[in-house]
Amino acid sequence: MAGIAHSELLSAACIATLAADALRSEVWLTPKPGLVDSINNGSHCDMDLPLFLRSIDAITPWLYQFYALGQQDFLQPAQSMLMRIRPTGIACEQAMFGATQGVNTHKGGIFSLGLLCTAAGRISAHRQLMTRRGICREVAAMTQGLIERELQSCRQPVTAGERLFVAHGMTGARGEVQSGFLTLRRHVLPYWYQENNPERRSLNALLRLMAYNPDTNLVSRGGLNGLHFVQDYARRLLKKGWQKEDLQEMDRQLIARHLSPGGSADLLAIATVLMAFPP
Ligand SMILES: CC(C)(COP(=O)(O)OP(=O)(O)OC[C@H]1O[C@@H](n2cnc3c(N)ncnc32)[C@H](O)[C@@H]1O)[C@@H](O)C(=O)NCCC(=O)NCCS
Ligand SMILES: Nc1ncnc2c1ncn2[C@@H]1O[C@H](COP(=O)(O)OP(=O)(O)OP(=O)(O)O)[C@@H](O)[C@H]1O
Repeated sequence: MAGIAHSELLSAACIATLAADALRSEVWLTPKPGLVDSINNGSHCDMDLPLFLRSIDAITPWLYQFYALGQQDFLQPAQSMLMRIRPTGIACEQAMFGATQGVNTHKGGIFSLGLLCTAAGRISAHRQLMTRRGICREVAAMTQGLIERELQSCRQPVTAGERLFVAHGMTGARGEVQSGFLTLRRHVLPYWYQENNPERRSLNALLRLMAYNPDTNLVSRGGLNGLHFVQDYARRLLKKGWQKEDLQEMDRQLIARHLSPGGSADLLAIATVLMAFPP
């Protein structure tokens, strides 16, 4: 019994630590067009790197909680899990807002990583092998019907995501989790090892996300034109081959337009965690 408890503790530590590390690598990664990085604050006047690090410190204990909830409730139907973990998600958001004096540094990241850690907890409690496919499938199962429940039946849109669903049919972070991270599985994970250098690998993954992810952050700041500007720009760079100077220039262009691909930054952290597991 003690042995089982110890190994469970180890895997809980493993996935939650991977998730926190992925958030740290994401924010340090430089240059990231429009996003907060180690050189500048991108298109954000209320955030900087130290604020992100404080936010990650506040979020980290909750990542263990998500994993533990997944383990504890592993016999419950997958579809009931989001309702079970949401109070923890909201408490985690509050801890983040407390650490940042009300600035939204990681709302999207908490949502996606919270679900990922919960999925991992369930898989480990079922004594199944932890794979990328298995984690994505479990996240999709836990969020089945989410778009219908929270977006299609939304009468009075309040959040940016709800407004953009009504205006453009965009499903944002909810759509990505309900599809089991389809954008990642289709456009990012298969290309991960195209680059040998770990830093270029992450920057290339971010560029691929900016090229293909229907990021509601971009639309909420710059409309559909803003989204298309970033997608076309990223696709051109991927086609011609890119150097860091190209990303620095893209950063200047996005800052000039007040555009920030925050959803793609969140998905980069998810990709980093997923790639730690076998396919
Ligand atoms: C569902 C959430 C994201 C609501 O936000 P909103 O309605 O504004 O949705 P929206 O889709 O626009 O996304 C919010 C954030 O997600 C990220 N995001 C945007 N687009 C995408 C995308 N295509 N893919 C992934 N993430 C995205 C961005 O960081 C954005 O700021 C979430 O904040 C929420 O419900 N929070 C409560 C806490 C909770 O329930 N957590 C669940 C347990 S972890
Ligand atoms: N390095 C990063 N820089 C900026 N945003 C990031 C970064 N990493 C992740 N994000 C994501 O971007 C989101 C913040 O984007 P944004 O500031 O546009 O949202 P907002 O506060 O809802 O809107 P606004 O600032 O336009 O009022 C966070 O929820 C976070 O998950």
